[in-house]
Amino acid sequence: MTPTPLPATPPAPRAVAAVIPAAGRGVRLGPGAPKALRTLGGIPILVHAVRALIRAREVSLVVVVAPADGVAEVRGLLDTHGLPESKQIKVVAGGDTRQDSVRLGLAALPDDVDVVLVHDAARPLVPVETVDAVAAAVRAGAPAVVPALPLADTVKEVVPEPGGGPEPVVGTPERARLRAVQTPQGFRRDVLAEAHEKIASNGDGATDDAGMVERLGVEVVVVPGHEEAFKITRPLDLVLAEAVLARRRASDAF
Ligand SMILES: Nc1ccn([C@@H]2O[C@H](COP(=O)(O)OP(=O)(O)OP(=O)(O)O)[C@@H](O)[C@H]2O)c(=O)n1
Ligand SMILES: C[C@](O)(CO)[C@H](O)COP(=O)(O)O
Repeated sequence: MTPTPLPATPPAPRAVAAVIPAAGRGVRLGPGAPKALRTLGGIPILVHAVRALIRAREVSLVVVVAPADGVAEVRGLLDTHGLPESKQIKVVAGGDTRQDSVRLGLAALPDDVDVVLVHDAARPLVPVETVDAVAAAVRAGAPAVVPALPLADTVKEVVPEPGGGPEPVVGTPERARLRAVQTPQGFRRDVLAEAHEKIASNGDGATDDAGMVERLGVEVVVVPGHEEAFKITRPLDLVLAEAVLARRRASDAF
């Protein structure tokens, strides 16, 4: 008699974690508390960002990277804002640059995590659909995924003039081929860890995580971003964020 084949062992479930760098000062926003701790609609920007990521069904753990002198304050803040207990939230100390902070967040991930979403605390209004789309693209096999939008402005490449004088234009890249990149950026954990080990440790910075992965020679793909995933960088961004949040709250009230 032919033996009945045993069922194939199902693949181990892969955990998806989010790392939220929130250790920046927010110098471009002007004087005040660290940017992530300032409020938007009466709630700290960081709390909005954490809520946005834990709303994604697949995200089981969020690592918040807090200002090094503000870990206890951030832990307290998150504890008082009634976040769901079904999702684990860790708080670790950040570093001097965004890159350092992301690396410190990665170091806090448990072994079973193999998909990582890195999301700026400074993008508190990212819709859950954008988070889900990035996670789904990584799960579908892409090693690195970034949400991005086409540009409305024409872009010039210049020779920077730090003194503020006129800057000679050296080129006009074809706008249709350019994208403005947002977060969360999603990665296979091993790919992101290698990028941080090999690229960042050489002092070869990049302004986003995907930039480091590109330098490894690994393909990065773009999925549609969202207008409301903009980064709060300057005071006017905060005005826009307040308006977007007020509109959301008004429509939720109906
Ligand atoms: N040492 C740093 C610097 C930045 N960030 C985080 O990286 C994200 C994107 O950075 P950005 O918007 O540039 O924030 P800041 O560095 O705070 O802004 P600024 O350059 O105006 O000081 C933010 O969520 C910020 O908290 C971080 O975790 N650690
Ligand atoms: C990661 C990022 O938000 C993608 O647009 C951006 O590069 C962060 O840049 P910043 O220099 O920290 O503002």
